Amino acid sequence: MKKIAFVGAGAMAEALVKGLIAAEHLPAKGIWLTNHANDARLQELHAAYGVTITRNQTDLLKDADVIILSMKPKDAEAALSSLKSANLNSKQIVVSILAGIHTSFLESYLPSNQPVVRAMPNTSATILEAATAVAAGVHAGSEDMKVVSSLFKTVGEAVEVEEEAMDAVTAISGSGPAYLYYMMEALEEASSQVGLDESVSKQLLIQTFKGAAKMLEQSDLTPAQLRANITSAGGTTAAGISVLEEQGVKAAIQACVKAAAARSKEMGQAFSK
Ligand SMILES: NC(=O)C1=CN([C@@H]2O[C@H](COP(=O)(O)OP(=O)(O)OC[C@H]3O[C@@H](n4cnc5c(N)ncnc54)[C@H](O)[C@@H]3O)[C@@H](O)[C@H]2O)C=CC1
Ligand SMILES: O=C(O)[C@@H]1CCC=N1
Repeated sequence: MKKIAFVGAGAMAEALVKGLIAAEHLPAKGIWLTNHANDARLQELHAAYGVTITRNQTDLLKDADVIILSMKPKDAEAALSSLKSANLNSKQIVVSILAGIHTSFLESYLPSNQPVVRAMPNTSATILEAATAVAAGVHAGSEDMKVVSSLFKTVGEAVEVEEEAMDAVTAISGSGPAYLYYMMEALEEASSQVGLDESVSKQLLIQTFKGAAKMLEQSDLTPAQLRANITSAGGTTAAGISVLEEQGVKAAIQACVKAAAARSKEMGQAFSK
């Protein structure tokens, strides 16, 4: 891979750029970025990472092996309309990380036979710990999928799914870090309410999250079994969990994921042809 072009230079593009550079997937100069009328942002990314920045779409796209659409969904139509006249060749893979938007919608703006791949990474790409799912459009072959999977594997784990799973993926791992940060926020506030020093609670909480994720990864036990192992009858965990049960926290988490998946689906319907 010699050149990756990002159309949209926001938070998620930066997370991927950081990861790709840290993983030495390609030289920083081979990563090209443009965005929408924000020169200061492009300059900032150039200064921080040594990436190539441009406002010229022809330069951006010329010889790019992979083109990553990384603008907000609301800006997709304008970006796609301008790509329409770009003379892409059928070896260039167009990857979209946009929530909700289907490959069929993207394909409708691109030359016939253009390989299109939908990907849903998350912000942990910044530290090479992203969880990404990738789904093929109709013209993306197995070689294209290998190229895109290997790109996302440089910034964490990547799995290939059918496109119909993407709303669920978006709700679980795309938005997922935000739910966990929400829980961390609540635990931090609760720590101070029970009298723990902020720096001590931060250290303990980070290791508690890391340890729990590794336990799930490395043991054969389910989350429910791991939880049961901590919960002594009449003990502290039982006292805490009974409050979560009374307050319907599990149902609230399930409703949260369903709402995110429904929103992804709705966004897809808003952008359909
Ligand atoms: N933030 C996250 O955790 C995740 C976001 N995504 C998806 O990534 C996409 C980007 O999200 P963020 O980086 O958070 O947004 P952002 O708002 O930080 O960045 C979007 C960038 O796109 C640029 N832009 C808009 N229209 C453009 C155009 N026509 N041509 C070139 N650049 C254009 C804007 O100037 C801005 O710099 C969204 O579609 C979102 O669904 C996917 C996974 C996780
Ligand atoms: O909130 C969003 O729409 C994006 C998609 C996944 C994470 N952030």
